[in-house]
Amino acid sequence: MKMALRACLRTKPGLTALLSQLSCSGHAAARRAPALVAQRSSSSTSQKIKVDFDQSSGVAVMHMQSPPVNSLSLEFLTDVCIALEKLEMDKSCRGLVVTSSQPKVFSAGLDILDMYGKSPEHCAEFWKAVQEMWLKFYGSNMITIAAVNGSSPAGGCLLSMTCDYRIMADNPRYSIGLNETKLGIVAPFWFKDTMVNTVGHRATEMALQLGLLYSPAEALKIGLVDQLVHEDQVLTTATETMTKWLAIPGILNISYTCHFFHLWCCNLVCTICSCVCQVIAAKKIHLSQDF
Ligand SMILES: CCCCCCCCC/C=C/C(=O)SCCNC(=O)CCNC(=O)[C@H](O)C(C)(C)COP(=O)(O)OP(=O)(O)OC[C@H]1O[C@@H](n2cnc3c(N)ncnc32)[C@H](O)[C@@H]1OP(=O)(O)O
Repeated sequence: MKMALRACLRTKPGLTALLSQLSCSGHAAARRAPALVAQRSSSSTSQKIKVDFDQSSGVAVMHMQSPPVNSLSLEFLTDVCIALEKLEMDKSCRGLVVTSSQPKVFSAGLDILDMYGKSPEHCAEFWKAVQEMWLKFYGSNMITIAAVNGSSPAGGCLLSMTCDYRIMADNPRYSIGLNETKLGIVAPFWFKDTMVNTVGHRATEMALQLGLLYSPAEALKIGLVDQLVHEDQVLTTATETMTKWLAIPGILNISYTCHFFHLWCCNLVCTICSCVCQVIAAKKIHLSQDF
């Protein structure tokens, strides 16, 4: 699925336009212009994001450092998008590992304080930034690996699922999943679709209906994460795994892209049909109440 989005963004102008309506690509760039990373090994830091880029391996490590729990606020999301844009523009950067500098938490998901009691304008900008982060990760040309070194509920789980591969710390105190239902929130369809693409329909249905948070062992069992390692080895394993992924010629990625692109299109059409049906059903209910 991620590769399908990559293909759209690379090769299908029509769909790029469609997706750009979901995203706000201008929003991050408007605040700060991206710059190329030029040194052999470099480190760039915003207040909430630190990126170490090793040009010899072509791999960057993005450390999320927004205390206490890397919650995805508008400011944080903007910093993430800017960092991603910079790396994406540097063609020597082929792989990205995302991890957390906070103890025990990968990301607590969307910043609840940034969603509550704010102006409609702020909410719109916030929501666009969430979509932009999703699109940028899912559509990235880089191989992306999530080094999940702590709990990762809701939007944190979404972030990890947009990556090509997930390695989680094998600590039973940590959990991961889309728990929105438990908070009285319906996860948006693209959260759901991302999970379906990761663990399949039935597991997603169970997860979303019950708002399940999984232990690392359970997450591995359903395929929500790909590998468990000791807490101290999450980042080193991610870097080693990246070497394997980068050994595959890029052209094969593009070939798989075509298969997944077809699936993604079918899915999009189904979603549109489903929305139309819901509107018709809602109108029918409304009409029947009038009589
Ligand atoms: C506009 C359009 C709308 C559109 C709305 C549609 C949205 C649909 C999709 C929603 C997606 C989401 O991600 S909704 C977000 C869901 N997130 C969650 O449910 C995570 C809740 N948090 C946790 O479970 C835990 O905090 C966890 C991450 C495991 C860490 O546990 P710890 O014991 O280590 O730490 P805690 O003591 O709990 O938390 C430390 C501090 O961090 C704060 N904190 C924790 N999670 C936070 C969060 N998500 N946002 C802000 N702050 C958070 C706590 O309040 C504490 O603050 P102090 O007391 O001040 O120290």
